[in-house]
Amino acid sequence: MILARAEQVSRRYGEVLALDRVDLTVRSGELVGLLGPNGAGKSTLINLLVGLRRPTAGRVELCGGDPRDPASRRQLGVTPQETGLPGTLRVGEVVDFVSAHFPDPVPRGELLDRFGLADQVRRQTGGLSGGQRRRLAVALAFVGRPRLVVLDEPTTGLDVEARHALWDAIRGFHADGGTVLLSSHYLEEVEALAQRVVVIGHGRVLADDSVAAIRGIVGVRRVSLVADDLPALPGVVATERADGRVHLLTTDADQLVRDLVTSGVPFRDLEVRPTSLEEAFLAITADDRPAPTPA
Ligand SMILES: Nc1ncnc2c1ncn2[C@@H]1O[C@H](COP(=O)(O)OP(=O)(O)OP(=O)(O)O)[C@@H](O)[C@H]1O
Repeated sequence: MILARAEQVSRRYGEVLALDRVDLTVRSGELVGLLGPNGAGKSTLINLLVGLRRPTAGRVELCGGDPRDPASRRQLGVTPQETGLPGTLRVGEVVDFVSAHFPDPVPRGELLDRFGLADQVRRQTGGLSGGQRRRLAVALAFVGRPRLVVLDEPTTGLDVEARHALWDAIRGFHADGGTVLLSSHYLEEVEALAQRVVVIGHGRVLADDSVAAIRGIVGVRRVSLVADDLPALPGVVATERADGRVHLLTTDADQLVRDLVTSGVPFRDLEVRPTSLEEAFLAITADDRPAPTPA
């Protein structure tokens, strides 16, 4: 069953074309990561899917209906990128207030426990740390036992421990049959959580596939070595120098090694390894850079 769908969706803000004929389908039981750099259009797409904004063109569907119809949103839990919590209310009161909107909410203690906030139940939200506030905002998306949870950059501002705790909560929800769409620019987050990755850049879907397939499509390998000066080598998509090593990203590692040897340049400690999703992502979005404006 399809829980969220965008068909040829475009969204314009004045001169800015934030989304350009985007297609996206989220099926029941999936955990989909929406990955893209700043300004790629992730939040815009999420806001259209959850009914906060209307597309300029194209069609969006949520739980089989129009996202702007409250009936379609009944089985939806959302945490937008920016959330405000009433500072004088206690954590427990905020949870109770949101719970009251749902017929069968997750019990307060269970929810707070799941999100590592059990000790904070009597604290006013205004006194929470930024990370605790973010965790509470994310927890609230799960109160009503939704079928679909949409999280816009859920772990921004969290330290490593809090991020991992949140990942566990998201994984737990998914393991129990829940469906998740989450945006992130933390590549490791998408790699750690998602089965499917939709890469967005400049308002367009650049790739939509499994994490492994995305790496495969790009097929970039990392060739790293110790060398002083290297000549320009064909097929290198990016070069970095770190920790006394040179790292070359290439789509043809075999040819690069041959070229290195025939160039006669001295090098040592050669390593060839597959790329991380991050490297694949850089390669995909690098192809998508807008052409420079003529002077
Ligand atoms: N309300 C708005 N008015 C005008 N332009 C907007 C508005 N919202 C977004 N934009 C523009 O649309 C484009 C896409 O923005 P969006 O927030 O969807 O990207 P994003 O991928 O979520 O970015 P980030 O990772 O920085 O949150 C950007 O160029 C942004 O400046």
